[in-house]
Amino acid sequence: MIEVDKVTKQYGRRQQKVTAIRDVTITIREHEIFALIGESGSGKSTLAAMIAGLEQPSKGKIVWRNIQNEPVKERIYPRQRTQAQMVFQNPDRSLNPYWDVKDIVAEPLILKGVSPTKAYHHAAELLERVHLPLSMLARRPGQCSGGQKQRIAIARAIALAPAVLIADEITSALDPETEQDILKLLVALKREQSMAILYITHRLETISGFADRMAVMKDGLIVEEGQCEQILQAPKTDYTRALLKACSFA
Ligand SMILES: Nc1ncnc2c1ncn2[C@@H]1O[C@H](COP(=O)(O)OP(=O)(O)OP(=O)(O)O)[C@@H](O)[C@H]1O
Repeated sequence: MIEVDKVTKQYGRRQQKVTAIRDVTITIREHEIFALIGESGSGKSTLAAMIAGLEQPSKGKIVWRNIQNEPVKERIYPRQRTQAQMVFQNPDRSLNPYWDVKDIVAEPLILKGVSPTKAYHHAAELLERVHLPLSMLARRPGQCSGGQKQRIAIARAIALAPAVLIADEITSALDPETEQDILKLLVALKREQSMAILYITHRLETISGFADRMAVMKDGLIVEEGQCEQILQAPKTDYTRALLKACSFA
């Protein structure tokens, strides 16, 4: 569905040039959970931003269902901005603290031209889909727990039925039990919404039994890619072995 083809991303100019992604080629298939693993600074978020159309590759291309990634500036609603939705580690930075949950979840629908009545009705359905009580619609983010805020961010992200949900370290700040609940929710949503999920994490222990396929990144390069369980059981590179060794389950 999404083909990242020999993509390089550089930031800055001349002496200050940083190469965040080097010649990366991966494919994300329809309806799969694809985990992107790697330590801090390995380039995971940069790759995600390019897939979402928020950044453009310096070299190479990203092809969406055979349609090439278009520069964001050229359209008000570029294809990737609705087909790919992102959820980040810190929901406090993406949820407006002065808005009720119903306005937060309904906003993408209203911006797309859905009438407020229909949008609020759909917001209630979305809240049910992420297993939150309807009483939460009238709350503000500050009155919700960290796990509830991530569910609200997920509800808003799936409002426009994206083809891919990009989850960037979304469980890193949660306790292990809440983290497991969110992972179960993502598996259910993948099925119900027929969408792919790009799940970014530096914590390998979260992906066993959850992700279908995975890629391991180091210094902007993909060092290993394949079926998740296969890599976890028989990693081919020293780097992946070291990541596994550092995990609690290894
Ligand atoms: N806007 C930017 N300008 C300059 N350099 C950047 C920019 N964004 C990222 N980088 C650099 O690109 C490299 C990859 O960063 P990126 O955020 O993609 O890594 P990451 O694997 O997502 O890390 P983390 O897990 O800490 O978020 C890093 O060296 C980072 O400093």
